[in-house]
Amino acid sequence: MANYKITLLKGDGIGPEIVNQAVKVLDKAAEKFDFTVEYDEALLGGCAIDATGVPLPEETVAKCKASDSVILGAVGGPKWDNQPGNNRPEAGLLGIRGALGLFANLRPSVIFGPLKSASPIKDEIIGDNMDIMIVRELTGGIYFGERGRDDDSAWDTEKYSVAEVERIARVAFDMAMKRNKKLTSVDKANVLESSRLWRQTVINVSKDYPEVELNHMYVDNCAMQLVRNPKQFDVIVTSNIFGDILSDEASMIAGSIGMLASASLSGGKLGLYEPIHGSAPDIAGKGIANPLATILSVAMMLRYSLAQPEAAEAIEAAVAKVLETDRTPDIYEEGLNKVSCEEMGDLVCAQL
Ligand SMILES: NC(=O)C1=CN([C@@H]2O[C@H](COP(=O)(O)OP(=O)(O)OC[C@H]3O[C@@H](n4cnc5c(N)ncnc54)[C@H](O)[C@@H]3O)[C@@H](O)[C@H]2O)C=CC1
Ligand SMILES: CC(C)CC(=O)C(=O)O
Ligand SMILES: [Mg+2]
Repeated sequence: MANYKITLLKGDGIGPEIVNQAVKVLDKAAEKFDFTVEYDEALLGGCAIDATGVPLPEETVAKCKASDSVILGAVGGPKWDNQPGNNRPEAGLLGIRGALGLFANLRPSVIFGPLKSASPIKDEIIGDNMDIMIVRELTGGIYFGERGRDDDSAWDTEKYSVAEVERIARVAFDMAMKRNKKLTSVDKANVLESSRLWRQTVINVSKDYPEVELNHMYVDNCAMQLVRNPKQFDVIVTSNIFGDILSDEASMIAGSIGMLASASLSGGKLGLYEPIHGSAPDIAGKGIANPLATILSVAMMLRYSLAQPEAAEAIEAAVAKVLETDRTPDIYEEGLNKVSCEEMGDLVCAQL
């Protein structure tokens, strides 16, 4: 029987609440699909600063590296907003992504049928099966570039090498080949030199994928097109910062940021799985956070890192079924049952 070692980075704010639900669902899937899971917890973010003085203790990196996969809640919150930039909770998150070489971030924006009416976008614009895969470069660009500050100015640098763009472009083209063979590369090549290198490199890589229809779009237009006509997109490949922003926008088409899962991959088996949202300090501790983005991240982990596709599909099907009747407040609609974070976890387990 397969046994998997999973490191939990619960983090801050709603992180522990949502990860606890995801663990429950993973345990249920293990029972049903005949595998076992061993958990270890490690500190990341504000809770790590409180306990050790730094957002990413070395022990956390070592534990993650020694595991089959990592589940992360979220980090950050007002308590740590006055930390120096390189010691903020978010710096810990960037640090673990860098330390594990997680250069490819997959952020699927999928609408679950019952949620169509929860989306602020009109039904006819969303269509019947909106399914966009955002492939975000995760260990380069402005979040990792040289930064600094002097008396009256501050700077952050957007820098990409050909090799960095090539490897993320290949992930995106491979993904497009498995889907509808359509790839939109999003950049700001009308202004940024780094985007011009990005675009040229994507064009060069496209020669190895003649079956994929490639188009290019400026990021400002893409932000608008996502709302105007999301059906035009299959796979989107873009830089770290643009992917961060566009995926939050895409989440609302799917009904709520509490629904969007992600996989951060390195090319090897080890992956880090987290919701795309943050630590939501405004609702932390109230028991009302939507745990489905984290639960769906577990499904991605089962698919991409643990080779348990049936278990992944079963979790996704269970989520779809529960959404017909039960909703956390962020996706609540009149006439349905309003449930807490914990109840939502229990309902997905029961459905499984
Ligand atoms: N991956 C991570 O750990 C991330 C951490 N952050 C950090 O999180 C903190 C809060 O950042 P915000 O900009 O407020 O973004 P956020 O994503 O935490 O929250 C934005 C809004 O969405 C709501 N929301 C988020 N997740 C939800 C869920 N599961 N269920 C229901 N509602 C949900 C929140 O209540 C809030 O109104 C900051 O410290 C930020 O740096 C932000 C984004 C990603
Ligand atoms: C908090 C940042 C480091 C990242 C972020 O917003 C994200 O990855 O979605
Ligand atoms: Mg973000």
